[in-house]
Amino acid sequence: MERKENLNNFIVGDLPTLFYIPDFITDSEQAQLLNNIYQAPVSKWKSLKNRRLQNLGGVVHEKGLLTQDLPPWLSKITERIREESGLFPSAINHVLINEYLPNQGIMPHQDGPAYYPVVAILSLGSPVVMDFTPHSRLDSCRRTSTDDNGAEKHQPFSVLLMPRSLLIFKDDAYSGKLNVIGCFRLIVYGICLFTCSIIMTTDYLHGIEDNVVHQLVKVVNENEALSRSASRDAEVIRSEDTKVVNRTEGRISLTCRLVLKVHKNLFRF
Ligand SMILES: O=C(O)CCC(=O)C(=O)O
Ligand SMILES: [Fe+2]
Repeated sequence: MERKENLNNFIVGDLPTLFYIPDFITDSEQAQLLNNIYQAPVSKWKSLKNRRLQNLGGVVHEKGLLTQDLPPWLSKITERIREESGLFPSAINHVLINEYLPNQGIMPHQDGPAYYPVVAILSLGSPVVMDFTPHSRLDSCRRTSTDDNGAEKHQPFSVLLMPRSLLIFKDDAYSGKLNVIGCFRLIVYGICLFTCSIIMTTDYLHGIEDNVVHQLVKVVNENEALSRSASRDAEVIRSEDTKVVNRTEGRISLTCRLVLKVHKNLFRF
């Protein structure tokens, strides 16, 4: 991708705030990143019940980020994401590196309010399907709302995340600081939600099933994901009416975000 104006070419599905960029990095860039990630001592990994993670850029605190510089091998890629997406108002300063074994995933969730409302997820290793499910506050909407063709809106959908791809989702409705424009956008957003006519990505929870086999039934970017060179990396099994992807190895994801409130040292909190 060359410039941010092109970002709209990468919209997948029905939401105008969800972008999937195949082949964002090359095979050798992927290998270098994996090399750097696995050079970290075991103590850098934090083990959770269903995955392990490294936290880079500092500690996200309720009052902001107690910042620590990203290592140069990582800021090289985050600067590129910022430059090419044009969606971050300042440098990305926080990266979560998640490692999933083939049977591991992440519960449906929404990212916390500490972050600027744009997230870029770089995928390495095994392909996975990320599921987006409407937040429960949209349920009443979902039952009643139909688009012009009579089809139901606000349905769950999924995105196939191939290795070396970049997924970006953002929410236009909130701004980091609640200035006049921010307030105006919030009011408009409230009205829109009320009428159920505009739905943003943040009205959805995102998650990854903890299964070795992922169904492609609800995937909105099958062509974009599988027509590229990355498709050689996916073991896609087609039976009569279902398609699945087999997670044959581990997956690493880099969740790149910006925390606007930054503290250089603990005593200034
Ligand atoms: O691993 C992923 O692709 C998603 C990670 C995620 O949603 C998060 O770190 O908040
Ligand atoms: Fe998340």
